[in-house]
Amino acid sequence: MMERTFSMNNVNQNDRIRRERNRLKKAAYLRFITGVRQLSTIHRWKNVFVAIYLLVAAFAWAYRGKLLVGLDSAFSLLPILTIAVDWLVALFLLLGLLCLISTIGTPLKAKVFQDRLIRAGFTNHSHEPPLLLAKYKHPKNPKLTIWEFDENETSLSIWENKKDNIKGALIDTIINMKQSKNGRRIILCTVSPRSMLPPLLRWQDKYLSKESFELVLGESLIGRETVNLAKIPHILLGGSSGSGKSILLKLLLMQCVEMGAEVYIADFKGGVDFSAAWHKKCRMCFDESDLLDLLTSLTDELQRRKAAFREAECANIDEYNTATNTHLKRIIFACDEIAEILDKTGLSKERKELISQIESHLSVIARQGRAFGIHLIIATQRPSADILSGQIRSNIDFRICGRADNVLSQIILDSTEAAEQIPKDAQGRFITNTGLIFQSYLFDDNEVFSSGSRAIGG
Ligand SMILES: Nc1ncnc2c1ncn2[C@@H]1O[C@H](COP(=O)(O)OP(=O)(O)OP(=O)(O)O)[C@@H](O)[C@H]1O
Repeated sequence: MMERTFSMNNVNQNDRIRRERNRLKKAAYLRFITGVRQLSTIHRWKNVFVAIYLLVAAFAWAYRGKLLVGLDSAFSLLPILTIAVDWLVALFLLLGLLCLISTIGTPLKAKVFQDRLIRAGFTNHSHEPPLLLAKYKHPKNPKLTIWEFDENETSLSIWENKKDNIKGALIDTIINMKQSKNGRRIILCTVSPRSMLPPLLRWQDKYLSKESFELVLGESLIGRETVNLAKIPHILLGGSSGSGKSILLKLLLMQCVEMGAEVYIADFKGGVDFSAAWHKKCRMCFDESDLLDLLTSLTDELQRRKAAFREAECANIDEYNTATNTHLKRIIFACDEIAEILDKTGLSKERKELISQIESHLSVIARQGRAFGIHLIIATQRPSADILSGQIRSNIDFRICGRADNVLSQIILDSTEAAEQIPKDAQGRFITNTGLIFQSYLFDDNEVFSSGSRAIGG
């Protein structure tokens, strides 16, 4: 029995030694490869070290004969010794170069971060932490740090699920996580929690994007945050009262008008949210039957466009406009509080029926609007899952949430990130469903519309 236990222990021990040896071999190989990458792309200036080394190596090679001084007389008859010394020096210098490149491929404190990852419980099935291959400042934004890890036989989804453990180990906020093209590295972009977004950023006309229907929202730590309606057709905006949704919604709608879209706004608060200037630029809608008529005409338009695009063999509005030399406008339907419209609690049967029809039109636009240039930008602060039907929500790819409680954050983003990451007193601070936090531009519609210098729309 004891003998069996002893031999089992031996097998385990051997297995562990073999695994450790393989791990070290892999680490040495990865360090060398990373060193070469650092020299060729990331940190070209480190070639200075290689240049100095090569100079010293050339000097050592030139004077290698001196190594034999003193031995000359005794071994002068042995030319083989000279050849051996040549080989040894060459080997030594080559090894030195390999070590230098591997050292360049080893980030400072790599071991410290790996130990922290072990303590945070982020290891693979063999309890090994990922190897930190490179750590450097983002070339365009020094506030950001890029970390490159080997994928460590761990899929990107597991990295994403363990984001909090990793964040704790790196003591940085993770902004972005992706896999390298060859799939062998996981690349994280992080920012120090000390780097702060400013609490107030004012909108300036020069921020208006030159790219068609690219709407500007604000600034994140990695730059200007935008969404292109040609690629991501609908937007869902959430946040508790006073979080800054209405101002952000107006900022987006102002840009849509500016870019020549037809904008329709459902405002069931009696026109108080949108001043008279908006009424001139956009088609307003103040009650349910008016809204049903409007949405019916929009879905009819969608069907008309569908038939026309099919006939012209065009896949989307941009292709159609180019191919037929027409100028079909993009259409935006916006609503500041969708729950005001879709909440059926306590309503009569007829009104419930009316709301169901409104909802079904919104679903059609959410599902099919993309290609035909008909978009939804809707906002809500009401944390109730049954108000926004799954059909509408699941077809809205771009979702942003300001400060919110867990329930609202979950409804908008499918996670509690807004509740956790947006401070309770923040205004105009939002997080996207991809986890990016940004400060929206503060936009004063009174100023914009009253200024004669700027004519919104046509
Ligand atoms: N981007 C911003 N930067 C700084 N402050 C902002 C920003 N957006 C809004 N605020 C401030 O927050 C206040 C509330 O904004 P807003 O009316 O848009 O909130 P809301 O979420 O729509 O609230 P409600 O749903 O109650 O209307 C504004 O009066 C403004 O002072």
